[in-house]
Amino acid sequence: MTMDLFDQSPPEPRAEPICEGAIVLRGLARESGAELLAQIERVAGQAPFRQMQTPGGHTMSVAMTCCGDWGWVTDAKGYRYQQQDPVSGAPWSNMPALFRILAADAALKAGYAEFEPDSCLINRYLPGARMGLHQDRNEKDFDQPIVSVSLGTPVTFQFGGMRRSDRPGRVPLEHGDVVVWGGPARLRYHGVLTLKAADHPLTGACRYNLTFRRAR
Ligand SMILES: O=C(O)CCC(=O)C(=O)O
Ligand SMILES: [Fe+2]
Repeated sequence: MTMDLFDQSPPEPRAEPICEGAIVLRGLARESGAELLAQIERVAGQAPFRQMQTPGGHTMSVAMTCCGDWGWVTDAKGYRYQQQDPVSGAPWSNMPALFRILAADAALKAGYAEFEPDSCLINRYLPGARMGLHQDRNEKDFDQPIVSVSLGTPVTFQFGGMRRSDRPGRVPLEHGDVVVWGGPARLRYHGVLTLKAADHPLTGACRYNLTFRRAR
């Protein structure tokens, strides 16, 4: 009999189903956290984080930037994807290979093969920031899943039903956790509760979230 006492390979991340079509892959991005954060800094060097306006005229508490072919933006004219940063007029920077590989790997582990995101929205939350319940529905093809990577301080993710009024479940998310939803869960309402003050060795008081999508 052989024992695995000396096996140094990292354990498989725990997979926790939320509902049919949605799953949390605990710690899947933990090992690459520092490199992901370095890439976020590079992207933000070209397209700085900004707090955008909702169509209703409110300033979002979350600051955002994007990379990939298509960036998600919002202003008085509405929510949409576009190929240029509205602040600079320049194209968004390329999606780092590490981002693409992580997103495809997470999707595959969740049962969605051949996910090739063309958009990465990078959300930055400071204490007090939140994201209300919403559906991700500005994409062309709802057969493509969403991959959502949490970095930095912990937060409570809300995952609800097909109607805004459906009472959402609460999923605590930590640095390196990845949530994937698609199929029957693709249009479920979701959001995050107000970020609490905390200190993370890699991000200080910040939480970052990478949302990978196939926009077109
Ligand atoms: O920050 C999160 O975990 C969720 C972000 C989100 O739902 C979005 O960007 O559409
Ligand atoms: Fe979302």
